[in-house]
Amino acid sequence: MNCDLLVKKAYEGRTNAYAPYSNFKVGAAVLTEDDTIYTGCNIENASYGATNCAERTAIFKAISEGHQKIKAIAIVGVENDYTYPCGICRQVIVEFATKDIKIILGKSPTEYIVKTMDEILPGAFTKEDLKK
Ligand SMILES: O=c1ccn([C@H]2C[C@H](O)[C@@H](CO)O2)c(=O)[nH]1
Ligand SMILES: [Zn+2]
Repeated sequence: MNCDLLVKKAYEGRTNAYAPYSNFKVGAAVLTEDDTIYTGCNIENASYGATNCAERTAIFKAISEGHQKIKAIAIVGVENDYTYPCGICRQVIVEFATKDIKIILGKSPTEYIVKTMDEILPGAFTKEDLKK
């Protein structure tokens, strides 16, 4: 898996961020199981609660194009530090994640760290819990 490429794609997504209220621009890129990449950006709204995060924009693009398994997601936000996904996005990521998904947090186009799903959402509630 090419983490560098996915981080670069996340930065590309970030260029389209619509964040006039927070001025906090975020980009994301997901890699589907069949190696297709979808990018996303945050999309804010005058009615603040209608805002969509970059991660969910990218994931929903993948899902709506028929790709339901994601093996990596790169996220880039604030400059020179890591931006972690919010709680809602962590829940959406786990819904469509492969078991060994890589959560890649970039702080520059060449610097990133890689986290596991269990590290960012321990004890996740998933579809398996609904079978109990
Ligand atoms: O991981 C994150 C964190 C925040 N945001 C967006 C939502 C909102 O537009 C702005 C400030 O919270 O950043 C994301 O897109 N992803
Ligand atoms: Zn979010």
